Order: sequence, then C-alpha cells, then structure tokens
Amino acid sequence: MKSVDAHLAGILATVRPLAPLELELEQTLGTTLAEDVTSPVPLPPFDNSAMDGYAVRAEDLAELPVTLPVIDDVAAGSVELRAVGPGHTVRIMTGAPMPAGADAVVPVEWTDGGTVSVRIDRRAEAGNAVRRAGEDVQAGEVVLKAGIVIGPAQLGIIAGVGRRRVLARPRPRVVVVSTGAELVEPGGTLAPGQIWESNSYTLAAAVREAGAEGFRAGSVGDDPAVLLDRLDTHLVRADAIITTGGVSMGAYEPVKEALSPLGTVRFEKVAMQPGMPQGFGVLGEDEVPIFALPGNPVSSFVSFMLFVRPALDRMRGLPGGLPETVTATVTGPLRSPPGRRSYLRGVLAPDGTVTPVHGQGSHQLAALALANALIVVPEDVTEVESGSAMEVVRL
Ligand SMILES: Nc1nc2c(c(=O)[nH]1)N[C@H]1C(S)=C(S)[C@@H](COP(=O)(O)OP(=O)(O)OC[C@H]3O[C@@H](n4cnc5c(N)ncnc54)[C@H](O)[C@@H]3O)O[C@H]1N2
Ligand code: MOO
Repeated sequence: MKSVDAHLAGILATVRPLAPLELELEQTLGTTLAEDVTSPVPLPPFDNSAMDGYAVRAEDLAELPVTLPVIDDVAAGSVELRAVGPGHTVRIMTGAPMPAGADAVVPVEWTDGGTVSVRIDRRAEAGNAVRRAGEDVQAGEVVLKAGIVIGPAQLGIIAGVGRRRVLARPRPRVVVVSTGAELVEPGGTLAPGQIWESNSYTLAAAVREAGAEGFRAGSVGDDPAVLLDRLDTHLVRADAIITTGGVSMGAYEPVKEALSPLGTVRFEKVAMQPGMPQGFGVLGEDEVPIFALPGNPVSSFVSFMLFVRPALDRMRGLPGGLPETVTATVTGPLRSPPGRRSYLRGVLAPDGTVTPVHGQGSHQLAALALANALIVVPEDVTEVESGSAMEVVRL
C-alpha cells in the first residue's frame, strides 16, 4: 500500500499554482496577492486632526482658562483653509486638514464649545491630537507583499492606497460530482435502499472553507458513460474536480470504470483509515486535476483534508502540506489497523485533552459532525492507552 505522504507528494508534484489575473477589488477576498502593492502617496496624505475640537497654537494656552476668537470652521474635505495666527483658533473636525500655523488640537470636551469665540480650560501640548502625514505609510512604501492571502483588512489597504484592481491568483473553481444509484437529493423522499446525498454538500462547503469556489454538479448513478459526459460538461469551467464513490472493489464502480481506461488517473490503496481507496490524476487538454475520493462520508471528508486541501493551497500559490497538528492527551483507549495511519474523530477541549467520539465507522457522519479534531494514530501503532499524548488535527 502507498503511504499517505507518498500519495500527497504525488499530488503536490502534479498540481500547479493558478495563473495570476487582474482582479477587481470586490473579487479579491480570499485570493492570493501576486504583486507587491505600494502606496503612491504618504498615508495620511496630509497632517490632520484626530479629534473634533479646535486647532490652536499650543503657545497660546500658557495661561488657562483662555478665550480665543474662532476665525474659521474646517470639516474633513475642506480645501480653503485660513491660517491660525497668534491668539486665534479654528474649529476643526476629525480628519480635517490642519490649518497653517496651528500645531495642536484641543478636543471640544476641554472647552465651552463656542463658535464665535471659545473658552479653553485644559492645556494641549504641541502635536496633541494631530495625525502626521506619512505616519501610517511613506510614499512608495510596500504595504502588502506578493504571496499573502487577501482578507478584509488587506482588501481595505489596497483600496486605501487608491487601487481598483490588483494582480492576484484567483480562488480555484472546484466541481464536486457524487456517484451512486442509491442517492437522493435532500428534500426528496427515500425509497427502499436509498439514502440522502450528503458528500457533495460536505465537500463543496469544505472547498469554500479552504479558500476556493465549490460547485455541486449533482449526483450521477452508476453508469460510467453518464459520469464521463457530466465530467466533460464541467471540465471547461473547473480548475479541479472531486468525485465521490465508485472507487473500491464492487461490481459497479463507475468512477474507476470511466477513468481507468484514460490512463491519466491512477487508483490505489493508501495506507490510511478511513480513506483507503483513492484515485488521482488529470483530465483533458488542460490537465485538470481530479480527485476520486471514496464514497463513505467520513472517508471522503478525511481524504479532502489530507489531499485536496493541500492541493488547493498549492493552486492558490501557498505552500501545501499535511494539516498542522497539536499535541493532546487522549481520554480513552484507541485502536488502529496495523500498517495504516488512522485519523480518528475526537473532541479537543481547551484543557488539552481529546475525547474520541462514539462511532468511528467511516459511514458515521453524525459522529464526524460532533468532532472538532482528527486524532492521528501512526502506521506502526495499533493500540493507544488512555492518557497518551497524540498528534491531533483541528477541524
Ligand atoms: N471488497 C471490498 N469492499 C470495500 C473495500 C475494499 O477494499 N474491498 N473498501 C471499503 C472502503 S475502505 C471504502 S471507503 C468504500 C469505498 O467505496 P466507494 O468509493 O466505491 O463508494 P461507494 O461504494 O459508492 O459508497 C460507499 C458508501 O458510501 C455511501 N455514499 C456514497 N456516496 C455518497 C454520497 N454522495 N452521500 C452519502 N453517502 C454516500 C454509499 O451509500 C455507501 O454506503 O468501499 C469499501 N468496500
Ligand atoms: O478506508 Mo474506507 O475509507 O474505511 O471507509
């Protein structure tokens, strides 16, 4: 059997980062910046007030209280400013440019709030409540480096330096196809032998959580020709495809039957539990990566975390690898098949313990839904005593 690490290494050697595109600002959330972004101007671009109050010359506040004539009113956005001469003041709002001559702002709370003249009761030192030009960013300074993932704050600073568009690697578009004649869309009625289809929902959601776009392409039955047709339809708009089901040893394995003859997708057993049967390869002229995951709901989800998510990271221009682990103390005994790495479902608590959930079967989706962690049991370990320290993947 192939090891988990070897299978992932093969996948990462095949998938490539997506080409960067000029994206509109609104489309950049979750994309990976592919250029250094600089500011054309200092930020703030001009000295301005940090508070609503009065722009003064600090030296005029030597004796308090003092009453000064208010010679002007400046709001944020004001352009024509009167200079503040000795013994004068200007009413000023937060964000408004500092008038020439003034070197401090007295917050309105320290005054009587007058509009013709104002009585000031408290001293403000030079520089008080003044935001200096360039104190956030210098002109020409790099504000974001290529390679970072754009979140809300990063999107904000791109707008804040005046850019409408930016070069970024887009979120990979991933199409999810389920296979199985027994599958019924949620909301429909079950006939004997049928179950509600859940994998495509789980996986499309996991794709989105991994910073990509997930599209459900519905489920197909057990006919390989129908599956090939469905894949063909979606290939043009997909950066990657995920199928579930139809990869083990049964009499009707549509994914294996449809894709094996192409010669570009390999079906193998990977030394893990759950998720042993795995298919991976490329499809079509554009060599779109395809992940043929096992049908059991827990198996397909664990396979996603170990193989698809790192591949999506790589496509996004990020380093892709096995999920990070933390060490936790297990509160019960564990069993694992020899020679296979198990990913058992558990609840990780703030006190550093992890409790295995009841129901470790690869069909037990409800038990997975109770878990927030996968407990990793190495290949050479078959029994783990309660109280042992184990590596755990947070979900
Ligand atoms: N003789 C053997 N039988 C099996 C082996 C084996 O090595 N030899 N491997 C087992 C393992 S391990 C797994 S995992 C499964 C993988 O099976 P398939 O990938 O072929 O998946 P299916 O047979 O289509 O389905 C398995 C199971 O999952 C349910 N399922 C499938 N798709 C969905 C869906 N979209 N939503 C919800 N549930 C789904 C399906 O009804 C089956 O119960 O094979 C073992 N057998
Ligand atoms: O390895 Mo299968 O994925 O047990 O359920």
